Amino acid sequence: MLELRDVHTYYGASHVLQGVSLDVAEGEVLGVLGRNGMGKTTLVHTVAGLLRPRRGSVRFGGREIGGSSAERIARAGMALVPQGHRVFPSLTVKENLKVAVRRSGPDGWTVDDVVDRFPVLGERYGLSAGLLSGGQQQMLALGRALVGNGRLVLLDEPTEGLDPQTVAKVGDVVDELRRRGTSAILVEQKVDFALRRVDRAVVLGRGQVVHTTDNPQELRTDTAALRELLAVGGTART
Ligand SMILES: Nc1ncnc2c1ncn2[C@@H]1O[C@H](COP(=O)(O)OP(=O)(O)OP(=O)(O)O)[C@@H](O)[C@H]1O
Repeated sequence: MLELRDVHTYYGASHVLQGVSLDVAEGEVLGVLGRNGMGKTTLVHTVAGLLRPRRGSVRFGGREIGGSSAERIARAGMALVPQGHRVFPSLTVKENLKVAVRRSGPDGWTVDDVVDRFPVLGERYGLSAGLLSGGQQQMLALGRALVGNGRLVLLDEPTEGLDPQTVAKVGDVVDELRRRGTSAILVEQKVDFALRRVDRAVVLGRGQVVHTTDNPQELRTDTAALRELLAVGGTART
């Protein structure tokens, strides 16, 4: 579904992704972990076409997309939930959701599914999205990606700034994506939250994959590895 080979991405002269290779199989949820500033968002933006890799290959559904525009990649079926809850502030909640709807087959996410999961969006349905709280905008950004019914959903810290109850709901959404066989990349600072629900995980350190596991449950309880790779203390953060 997604294959990265030796991907290098720069900001000007700053060499951030330094040869990343990874795969996301059909129906798989891959966790991307790593401390602040290690290149997780840069990776997601490179995959989504917001940044152009200077070297290496990004293949999505068998086609090379490294260097394609974000619009083109989105049309090919990739949905991004960007970090920092980006929504259209002057559109209403309803409009934000409706313009994002794509290809809702029998198994697809509908606006009603999103509102059922996040009732506060229903309560604020006619309100400009810019008037929502940060957490509500984050739910809306997630809802927009869901109704886009992409083949691959990129979630860049979807729980950031949310209260524990809403974090749990976001967790349910990730579980549901997995059940529906939608491929996803989950970037998370909440290590335990991520490792509980992904099929595989990679850890980024200074723009490179420094660890890969096919057994996230094992890594969850490996306190020495967590401390070394992620500077997480004895009990992993939830
Ligand atoms: N627009 C930019 N211009 C220059 N350098 C940048 C830019 N965005 C990020 N960086 C740098 O690239 C490196 C990787 O940043 P990135 O945001 O990808 O990390 P991250 O792992 O997602 O961290 P965080 O969890 O803090 O978002 C950091 O050193 C950061 O300072």
